[in-house]
Amino acid sequence: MPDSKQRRPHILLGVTGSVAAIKLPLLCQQLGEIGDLKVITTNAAQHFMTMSAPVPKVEGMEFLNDEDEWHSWQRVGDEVLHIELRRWADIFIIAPLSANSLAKLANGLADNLLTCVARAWDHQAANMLVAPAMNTCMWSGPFTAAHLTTLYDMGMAILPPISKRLACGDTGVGAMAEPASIAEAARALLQLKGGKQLGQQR
Ligand SMILES: CC(C)(CO)[C@@H](O)C(=O)NCCC(=O)N/C=C\S
Repeated sequence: MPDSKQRRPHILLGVTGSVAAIKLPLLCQQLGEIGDLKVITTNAAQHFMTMSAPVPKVEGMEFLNDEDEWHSWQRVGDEVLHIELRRWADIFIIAPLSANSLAKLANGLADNLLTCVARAWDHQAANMLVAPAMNTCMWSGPFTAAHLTTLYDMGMAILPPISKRLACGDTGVGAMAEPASIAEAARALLQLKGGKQLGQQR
């Protein structure tokens, strides 16, 4: 008998400052079909929000940024947003993951809401997925392999970029994986993890 308390999966989506952030509307639509969505945008990502189509109003979707962290915490005893988000999420997807945020994650920086959630993440749960997106010259540079190896060794799933015409006119590997592929990977991660009844408090 399915657990009457079963709920939709809780998907936490981090968006960083790659031009691929313009794909957010489609990504939100695809992930919104799978579960409830909370979207964390970095300040750099917000720059690209203005040039993308409006994000569809999807049931159970909420947008958060660094301001929300500071507004929600005034004194000791108040909730700490990045810890609440870590508790809420069943999976954590970062798409696109920019070269800069990749470097931050690989080195444990925690200088904004998104990296604070990542820094507090329980990697034993193996429920974190990143989709890097950057210029092909950045992708083939020496830092990328070193940083990705660090994330992989921590247990993160990595959805590699694809070869496409890039924002600067180059064609090559660096374009974010298609939103449909990211949604498919999210479903797979939830299935892997979802064996246990969702809705149990961790
Ligand atoms: C921008 C988009 C979504 C168009 O299809 C695709 O090229 C992409 O994911 N690019 C990300 C990498 C990139 O372009 N970086 C910036 C300078 S090259």
